[in-house]
Amino acid sequence: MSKTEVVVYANQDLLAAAAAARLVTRLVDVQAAKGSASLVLTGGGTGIAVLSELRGSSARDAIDWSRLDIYWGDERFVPADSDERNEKQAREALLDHVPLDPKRVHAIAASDGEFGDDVDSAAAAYAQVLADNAGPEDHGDVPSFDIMLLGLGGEGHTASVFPESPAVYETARTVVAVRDCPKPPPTRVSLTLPAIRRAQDVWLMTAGEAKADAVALALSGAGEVQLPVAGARGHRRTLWLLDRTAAGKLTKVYQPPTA
Ligand SMILES: O=C(O)[C@H](O)[C@@H](O)[C@H](O)[C@H](O)COP(=O)(O)O
Repeated sequence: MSKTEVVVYANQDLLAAAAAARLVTRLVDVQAAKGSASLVLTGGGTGIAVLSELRGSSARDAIDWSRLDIYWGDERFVPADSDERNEKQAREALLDHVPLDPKRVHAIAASDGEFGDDVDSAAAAYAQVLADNAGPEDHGDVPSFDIMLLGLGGEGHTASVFPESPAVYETARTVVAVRDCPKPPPTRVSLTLPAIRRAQDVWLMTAGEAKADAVALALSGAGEVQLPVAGARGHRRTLWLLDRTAAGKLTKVYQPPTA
C-alpha cells in the first residue's frame, strides 16, 4: 500500500526550491540503485518553477542527465514554438541547459508536428511511446515512472484530466485527446489516471489559496470523477508539496512559520 505524505512550505518560492532539492536527491538515489531514472514533467506555474529552480541548483549535476528519461503527463496541442507548450517552457526552464540524451526526451507531438491537427493520432502515438519504453518489469504498456510531477487546478483537475470529463472515465487507454478543456488552450493530450497510477512516486505540487478546497477534498477521500487529482496516486508514494495557502484548509498537518 503506498503512503501519502504532505509537506507544507511557508511560500511558493520555498516550495519550488525544496521540490527541486527533493528531485536531485530522489533521482540520484534511483540512479544509484538502478543506473537510470525516469521523470514525468507537468505544465503549469508551479511545475515550471520547480524546473527553473533545479536549473539553478548547485547540486543539479549530481544527477546523471545522460541516464534520465523525460516524459510529459500532458501537453497543450499547439504549435511546437507556441509559448503555451509545456515542452517549450520546460526546455527554456531546464532541459536545454543540461546534458540530457535527446533520444531519452519523449515529447508529445505538437499540432504542427507529424500528425498535423489530428490530436487523436498524437495521443495514440504517445501511448505507443509509453508502451515501447515499458519493460518486462513494468507489467504492461506504461513505464513504472520513478517520479511523476503533477499540478492541480482549483476544481480538482490534474494533468489535463478534468472533473466529469471523458478522460476521467477512461480505463482502457493510457493517453487520450482532450477537447474543450476548461483551462485554455482547449485541445490537449493527457495521460489518463490509470497511466498516472503506474508511477512509483506521484508528487502533487501546488500553491495558492485557490487550490485549498481541492487539496482538502482530495486528502479527505473525494472521488476521482468529481476530483481527478484524488485519483493521482503513486505505487510507492504520493507526496503533496504545498505552500501554506494551498494547505490552508488542512487541519492535521504541520504548518511551518511564515517565512
Ligand atoms: O498543462 C497544464 O496546464 C498542466 O498540466 C496543468 O495540470 C497544471 O499543472 C495545473 O493546471 C496547475 O497549474 P498552475 O500550477 O499554473 O496552477
